[in-house]
Amino acid sequence: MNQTKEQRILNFVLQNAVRGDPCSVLDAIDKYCSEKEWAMNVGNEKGVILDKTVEEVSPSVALELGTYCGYSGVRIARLLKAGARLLTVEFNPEFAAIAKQMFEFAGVQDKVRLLEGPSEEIIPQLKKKYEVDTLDFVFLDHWKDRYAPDTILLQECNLLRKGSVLLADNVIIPGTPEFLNYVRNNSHFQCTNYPSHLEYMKAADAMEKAVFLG
Ligand SMILES: C[C@H](C[C@H]1O[C@@H](n2cnc3c(N)ncnc32)[C@H](O)[C@@H]1O)NC(=O)c1cc(-c2ccc(F)cc2)cc(O)c1O
Ligand SMILES: [Mg+2]
Repeated sequence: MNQTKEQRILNFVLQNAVRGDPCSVLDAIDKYCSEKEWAMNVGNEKGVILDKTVEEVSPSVALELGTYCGYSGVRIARLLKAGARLLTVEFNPEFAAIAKQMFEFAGVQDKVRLLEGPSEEIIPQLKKKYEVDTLDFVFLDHWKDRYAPDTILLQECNLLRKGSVLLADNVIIPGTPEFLNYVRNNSHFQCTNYPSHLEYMKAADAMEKAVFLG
């Protein structure tokens, strides 16, 4: 049975990166996806914006929506302080299986917990089932029309606190107009836009940071 693109990406990492070295895993994925097959990882240019935001927030509890192959999960986990954890949500079982292996190879598996299922089901379970009090950082990178409803759901579930930071990928391409309208016209959020480019391409993209003001 021929391999999927995601399996080819994982195999390239297993053969070209260094076990236990998250940066070599990121470099291998970026090399494969810029030279061989495009894939929807946040990539190295927007990845630096993600890094800076994670370092600024220094989260104890971080949530990622849309794990895919685990690239941004590795990117976030490698920067987490001792004892901090990343919960990452993915509803496609094939992608979840790839991401789990990616986390293990990178050596970040003790900091990352992959929750399989749709975000709309997982978010309401975070407090009771996953022992979350509030979230310090949320990276939104899942279906683009889920960003707004899930931001509302996070508030309804009392998962945001004064200062919680949301960072959204793809606010230009594929685009998240409903989310941008929601957070930019909401007095409970302080927004900042970070222009960049679509991963591995010249097309313009951007990330949006939305700080919850309580
Ligand atoms: C949505 C995907 C990322 C992953 O999210 C999981 N997912 C979804 N909805 C849910 C949920 N509700 N709960 C849990 N997981 C969930 C899925 O299975 C994918 O693995 N990301 C994208 O589609 C994406 C697309 C592009 C892109 C840009 C230009 C083009 F010409 C074509 C594509 C760029 C990007 O940077 C992306 O991030
Ligand atoms: Mg994305």
